[in-house]
Order: sequence, then structure tokens, then C-alpha cells
Amino acid sequence: MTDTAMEAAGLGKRFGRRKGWALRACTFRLPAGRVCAVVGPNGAGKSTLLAHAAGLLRPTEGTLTVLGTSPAAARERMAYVAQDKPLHPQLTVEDTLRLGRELNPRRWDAAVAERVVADGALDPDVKIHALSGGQRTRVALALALGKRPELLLLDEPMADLDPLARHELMGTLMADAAENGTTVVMSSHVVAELEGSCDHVLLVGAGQVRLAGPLDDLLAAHTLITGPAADLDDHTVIESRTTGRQTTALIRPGGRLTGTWRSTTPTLEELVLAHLRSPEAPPLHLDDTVEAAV
Ligand SMILES: Nc1ncnc2c1ncn2[C@@H]1O[C@H](COP(=O)(O)OP(=O)(O)OP(=O)(O)O)[C@@H](O)[C@H]1O
Repeated sequence: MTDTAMEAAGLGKRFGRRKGWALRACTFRLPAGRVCAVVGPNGAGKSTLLAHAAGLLRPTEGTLTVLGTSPAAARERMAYVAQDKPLHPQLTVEDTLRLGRELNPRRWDAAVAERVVADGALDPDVKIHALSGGQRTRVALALALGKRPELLLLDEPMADLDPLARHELMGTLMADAAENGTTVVMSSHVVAELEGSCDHVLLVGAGQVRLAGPLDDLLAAHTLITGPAADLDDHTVIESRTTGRQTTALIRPGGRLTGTWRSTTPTLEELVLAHLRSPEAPPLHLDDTVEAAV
């Protein structure tokens, strides 16, 4: 078993010569056993990255390894829930789980798959095409968890779910991942919900990795300050807003903070929002990759 769940070195993807780069020069390392949030604006490259990890796309340049090997070689040991949750529409819920078992005879955990379906009060005899989007998500997650993956790739898994189902399924997912040491890589736009679940962050913007590392380290590297407008030249300013004489800024401190600033550690949401609003902010890698803080 490797201690690295996913590693990219100079990963780049271009869909056709006339298109721009969907991913470019992406270098990061994700240790095994982490719950990693992949965040970024629409079109940033999150799905493209996850599809590479799942072995559905091949890099134009650079490399991406998962579980210490190529995505193709690791296919049995990982599960991938794509954004559109492709399932066979004519199969019933029960048939779908049976297919999951037949396709994964050595690893299949019927108990967890059946529990996820039962928690949503889904009729096992109903056909997939008759399910709502959220119910289909539940079946897709049941299939993925039933596979007992070492690496679980989830592309916006919660987007279709109502808040209660989202809360309940996130709880199931996190408890299951913790119990089995599963690495989870999950893209999402609902950053506030990731706060209590993820312990690693990959922020992608315009195809590049802008923040990478353990959540606590990334938060600790930033400070949210409020106070009378003053010179911040000694620090890396990610975002700064001044109203009247009051400035609020998210910075990477370059030394001791002088002056009358009130300072706090940002939340994940504050960290992500500031970086989304400031696409020119310098990247920060705290994940042991060769690319150090720039
Ligand atoms: N099959 C494809 N053919 C051509 N271009 C593509 C293809 N898939 C993605 N792209 C382009 O690659 C870029 C990244 O897309 P991607 O779907 O990875 O972004 P995303 O971060 O997942 O976005 P969203 O948050 O909207 O789901 C976009 O510019 C998109 O148009």
C-alpha cells in the first residue's frame, strides 16, 4: 500500500489543438487516507482532473499516478462517481446493486450498498429512469461505496441532493471513509459544507493548481485582518477591501503584523472565496511537491 493516493507532475490537458489548455503544469501530491476537496470556479478543470484520475482521459503532457500506479492499473481499487451519474436506465435499483456485486466479486460490500439505498427509502424494484436526480445520486454513491474502494473520486456528488439527504449522505460517506481509511477526492461548489469534512484542499483555477496542501496548514498560512487602512507591503495580500478608513484583507503574513489589526484565521470558505475573487494571487503549495510556495 502506498502512502500517496494521487500524484501529478506537470500534468497538462488540451482538448484538441485549437482549444486552450484545460489543465496546465499541475503538480501536487495527495497523501493516502485524506479527504480532499477540489474546489474552483466553473470551467477551472476540476472534472478534467478527476476524469484523468479515473483513467478516462489521458494527459497531453506530464503524469498523474493514483495509488502508486497508473489510473488504468488502479481501476479495480478505486470508484468514480461522475457529475452526470451514468447508470443503466432500464435496470432496477436492485439489479444495479447486483451488477455492482458481479463486477466487483472480490471487493463488494453488499451491506454498505444496501444501507445507503435503504436510508433513502428507495424501492429496490423501481427502475433507474424513474428515479429523481437526487435518488440516482444515492444509487451511484451506493455502488461506489459497495466497491470498497481505496480511492473514491466524487465529482460534485451532492449537487442534486436536498439539504437533509446531503447532510445524511455526507455523514455516511465520511464515517465509512474514516472506518476504512479510504482516500476521498471530492469536487464541490458548496465550500461551507466541505469545512467539517475535508482535511486537504486542492484549489484549481484556469487549469492550474493555486492552493494545495493540508487544510490546517493552508488556513494557518493565511490571516484575515481588519483595521484602519495601512501599508501591507511586507505581506502577500490575496484580497483587500477598504470601506471608509477600514480595511479588511486576507494576507499571507510576511513577518510580524504591526499596527492595530484585528486578526483571525480564515475559514475554508473565506480562504476559497478570496482566492476565487483574486485569480492573480500567487499559488501556494504546502503538499511536499517540488513546487514550493511561489
Ligand atoms: N470533452 C471536452 N472537450 C473540449 N473541451 C472540454 C472538454 N471537457 C472539458 N473541456 C474544457 O475544459 C475546461 C475545464 O472543464 P471542466 O469540466 O474540467 O471544469 P470544471 O472545473 O469541472 O467546471 P464546473 O465547475 O463547471 O463543473 C473548460 O474550459 C471546458 O470547456
